[in-house]
Amino acid sequence: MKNVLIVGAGRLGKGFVGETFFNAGWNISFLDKDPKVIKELLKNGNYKVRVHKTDTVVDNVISGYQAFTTDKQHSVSEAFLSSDLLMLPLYPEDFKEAAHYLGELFEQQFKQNPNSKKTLICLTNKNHIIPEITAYFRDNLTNQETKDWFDSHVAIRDSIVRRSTDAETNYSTNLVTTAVASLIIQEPVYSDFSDVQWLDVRKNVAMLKDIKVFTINGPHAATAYYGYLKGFDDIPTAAQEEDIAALIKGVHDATVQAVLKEYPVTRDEIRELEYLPEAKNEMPDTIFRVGYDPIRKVGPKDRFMGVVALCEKYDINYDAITKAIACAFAYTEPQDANAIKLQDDIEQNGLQNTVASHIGRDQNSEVVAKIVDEYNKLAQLGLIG
Ligand SMILES: NC(=O)c1ccc[n+]([C@@H]2O[C@H](COP(=O)([O-])OP(=O)(O)OC[C@H]3O[C@@H](n4cnc5c(N)ncnc54)[C@H](O)[C@@H]3O)[C@@H](O)[C@H]2O)c1
Ligand SMILES: O=P(O)(O)OC[C@@H](O)[C@@H](O)[C@H](O)[C@H](O)CO
Repeated sequence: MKNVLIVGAGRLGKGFVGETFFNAGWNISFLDKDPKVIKELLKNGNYKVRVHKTDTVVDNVISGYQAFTTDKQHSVSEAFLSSDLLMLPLYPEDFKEAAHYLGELFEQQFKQNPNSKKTLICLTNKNHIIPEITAYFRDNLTNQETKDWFDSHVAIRDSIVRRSTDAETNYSTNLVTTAVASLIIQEPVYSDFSDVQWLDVRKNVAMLKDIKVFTINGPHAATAYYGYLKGFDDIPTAAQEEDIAALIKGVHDATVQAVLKEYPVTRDEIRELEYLPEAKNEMPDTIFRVGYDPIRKVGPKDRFMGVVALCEKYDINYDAITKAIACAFAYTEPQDANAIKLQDDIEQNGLQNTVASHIGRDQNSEVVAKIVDEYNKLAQLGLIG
């Protein structure tokens, strides 16, 4: 049997990655830094995933896995050494710590089995971070010989996640997921996972990922932030409301125009990145998960500002995107640490300064003025409390 180690056993780790490898009959090991995640996984020895496919909804029970915390004694060691594939569904800011923890295990692998190879697949929505992630791993290797071995025996690859997976918390053992499109993985890889459904190795993943994050995640985040201000809790319900639907369309249309100008692709070619096939009984994804971490989402090259830069370059109207960004600056979800941090920044430094510093533009730039203006309009409508 083949072995996979899943680093990050939260929503995506359990609901997508674990479920998918379980269906293919692989040996699964989970590693998570949150002891609650591991305790819950081991409590009954199984967890449940409701899978929304295009034509049916299936309830699956996943069992027979191992699960480890990132403990000092590295209990995961044997599972790590026997897995030639590591899947890493982590937030971008978590890779440094994960690389630090795994460094010692790569040293062991080099000493015990220098001919073995490994593929690490990173599952995030942040693009162009593989060189940074690779550097985190190399920095944790003690000498040049191990680094040389690492360079020729370990492939760290990016991927494009085209599914939503939710649960009440990262440690929940009841998850929902949409299985309608594959995970697109950057080639080449050292591991053979051709027997696993939903994994698709391709060229040009950096370009395809920009297109997917801009066209899907931008409108998605706009739904979350405007939906929150209008009092909704879940994405499918918010997306039906007239004003929110108009904003989604505005963000999407500007984004598609910008993408078609910037990249050597046709409208037909981007369709699989721009829309996901509809799942049966659309899953009730939460505004909390989709809006999570507004600081990352309003950042200079992310789903909003990455597109604004292209709109400026090609003289495309981006008013809808500035309205979506204004909603992000008005997002006050108390359970989201970076939403609270944004509110503290606004209180201490004023709106204009805060917007400028987080989107990475000059205080007096046109885009900052537009966002401030949209924010004030939302306030006048009584949407900012
Ligand atoms: N859930 C989705 O639908 C979805 C879709 C597309 C992309 N993503 C991306 O997938 C990544 C994970 O999202 P999620 O929804 O599963 O988040 P999550 O919070 O549910 O799970 C992340 C897990 O990683 C663990 N973790 C953090 N640092 C770790 C470390 N150093 N070592 C081991 N474990 C560590 C956390 O404890 C947590 O359990 C994010 O980058 C997200 O943007 C998620
Ligand atoms: O994961 P994030 O925080 O970057 O973005 C939230 C959602 O937009 C995202 O997870 C989507 O559901 C997913 O990318 C769909 O394919």
